[in-house]
Amino acid sequence: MTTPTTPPRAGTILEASGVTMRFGGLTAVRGVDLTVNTGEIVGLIGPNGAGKTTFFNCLTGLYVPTEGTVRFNGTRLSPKPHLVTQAGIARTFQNIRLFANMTVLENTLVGRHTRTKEGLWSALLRGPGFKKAERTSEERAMELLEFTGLTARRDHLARNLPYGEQRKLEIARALASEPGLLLLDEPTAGMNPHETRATQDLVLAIRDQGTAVLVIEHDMRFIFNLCDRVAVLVQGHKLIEGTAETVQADERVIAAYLGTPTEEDTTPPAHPADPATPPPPGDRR
Ligand SMILES: Nc1ncnc2c1ncn2[C@@H]1O[C@H](COP(=O)(O)OP(=O)(O)OP(=O)(O)O)[C@@H](O)[C@H]1O
Repeated sequence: MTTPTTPPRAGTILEASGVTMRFGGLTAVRGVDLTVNTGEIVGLIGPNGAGKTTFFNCLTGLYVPTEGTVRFNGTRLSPKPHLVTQAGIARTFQNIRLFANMTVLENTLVGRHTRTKEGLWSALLRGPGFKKAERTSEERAMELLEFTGLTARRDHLARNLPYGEQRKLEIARALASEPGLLLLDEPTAGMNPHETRATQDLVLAIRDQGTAVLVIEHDMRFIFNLCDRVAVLVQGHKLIEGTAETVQADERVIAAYLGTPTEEDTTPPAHPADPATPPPPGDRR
């Protein structure tokens, strides 16, 4: 982490400015600005390949953006995942990444490591400082298992949990680092409607406990029920951002998802043969 250079705007916890990510000739994310405020749940939606996960990876230090900056509480983040977690951003992954052969409790404890100060020697010698830290971590982990409804599973191996509970465990592990902002990448993928509703309630409870949430999801009902604001990415750029009502009513969003041309799209370009003419938002060549 570098020293703060800009005081945070009142209420703004995350501020991404002009984030661009290129992979060779492909621009996956183009100059995206996005803020998340304290106490907010913000949705990030867009068709497959729109750049949503790449944008998350830029926020969490997995990728170093080609251009742009990411600030958290006014501090520019170092693009290193462990420093981003330490700063207060935690995430889950589109493809579940648990330690399959560790128990539910052990997986949750792994998430605590950025919040414990005990070093390697203390852990090896199991001194009084280590034992106290271990007790505190275990108490906090148990609270999180209670919070996510996994208490009865504490000693089960992660790989033996049903899919929906594996997703919950990912959230419990992310919360163990005590984040100010939680990034969820498709938290309801593969869930049945009952599990999806439970996840919706869990995300609201996380927000109510003081952690802001930025969530990528393809389930529109989930997004529009839950989010204070929704941003739409199409072909790497932010098409629109607003309340659920504003976004749902926007013809360009409908076109981007359904591939239906809008009036603007049907107007012939000045130079139809010009390869630089951008394709319509719904075009996923
Ligand atoms: N590491 C990488 N190297 C090269 N191209 C990449 C890389 N990661 C992503 N891409 C490309 O960037 C574009 C955006 O991908 P990304 O996974 O961010 O989209 P997405 O909106 O999350 O899609 P989905 O909803 O399907 O998960 C895609 O064209 C993808 O193939």
